[in-house]
Amino acid sequence: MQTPILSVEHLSMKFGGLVAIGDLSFTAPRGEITALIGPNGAGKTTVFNCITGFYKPTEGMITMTRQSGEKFLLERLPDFQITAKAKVARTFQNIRLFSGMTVLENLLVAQHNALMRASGFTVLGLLGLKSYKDASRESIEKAVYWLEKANLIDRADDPAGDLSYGAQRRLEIARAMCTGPELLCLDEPAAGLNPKESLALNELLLGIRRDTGTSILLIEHDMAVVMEISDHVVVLEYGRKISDGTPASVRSDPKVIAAYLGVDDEEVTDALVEVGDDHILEEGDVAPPPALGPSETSSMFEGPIEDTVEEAGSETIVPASPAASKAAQVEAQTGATDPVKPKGPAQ
Ligand SMILES: Nc1ncnc2c1ncn2[C@@H]1O[C@H](COP(=O)(O)OP(=O)(O)OP(=O)(O)O)[C@@H](O)[C@H]1O
Repeated sequence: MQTPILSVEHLSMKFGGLVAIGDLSFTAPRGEITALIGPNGAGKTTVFNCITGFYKPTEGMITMTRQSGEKFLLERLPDFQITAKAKVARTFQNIRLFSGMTVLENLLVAQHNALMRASGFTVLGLLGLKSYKDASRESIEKAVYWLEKANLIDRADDPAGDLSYGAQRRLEIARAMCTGPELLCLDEPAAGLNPKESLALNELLLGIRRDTGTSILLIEHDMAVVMEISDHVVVLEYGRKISDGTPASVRSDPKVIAAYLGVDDEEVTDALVEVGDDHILEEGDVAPPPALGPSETSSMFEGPIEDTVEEAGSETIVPASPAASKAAQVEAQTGATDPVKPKGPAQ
């Protein structure tokens, strides 16, 4: 079996007394698309920030194993080396393009480091070195390749800020790909996209996996995207893993459904649609599954709201959200002993 490209072990991240991530372990298989999902505030972006060096985790180990076999402990690397050496690239929840530059220029800027290396970091190198001229030609070829893949070649000379939202998302991904990553981390790439743009995004991501073998780690709320393109899904709730497996196994996991239903009554329909199981609504209206409800009047959609304040040593841990863990409630009701036992990634 291949070594996973990314291995997160016992990761914890505290902000003062708030535990954003608590003892989280999961792996991202090489060459696959892994989705990290969970309700708002579950800690997904914090995990990304730990992987990409924006935060130094309080505890834990994040190992990136490159195709060559070289290993990098990401929590120990300065963030610029995470891209340059460990070959991890990321996009952000909010689009961060150079909106006044053209679409092509955005892709060339991403390759600035390689170009400067080829110039020997000298003006003479910029003007005369063959290595610079070769690198310059290659960077343009690479940019054109990714513009075609992202279906943006016709817009190459337009300012990036003039593109539609969906096209800007694809440009961000193309820009990240120009850095030659082995692991591409995407923070909510489908946010704000219309169905047509979502489809174009899916095609781009599936094409990246198929044509380059790049592994993708994806935070996404759009379950249509997650279910369509992911090979493996990891579900977080309050900074802890509650499910881990294939899209199909995660989608039918009662703990996941319960976690997504930790919302106000009027949002239940949206949550069910989001988790991709709107037919559960009808089942829930009729009767709760016997295994999940201690009595006929109980429902997995209801239950006492418990506090999530715990004591860790002398520190008071404050809740990340006022609601109790719905997954924990289901666990208690079903008598499960290990709510986070991985079911194993898709083969
Ligand atoms: N820099 C920070 N300082 C303090 N608290 C933080 C910081 N970053 C995140 N948090 C808290 O950590 C928890 C997890 O936040 P995070 O943004 O990782 O969740 P998320 O799952 O990505 O949410 P969303 O889906 O809404 O983007 C939240 O309670 C958040 O307020």
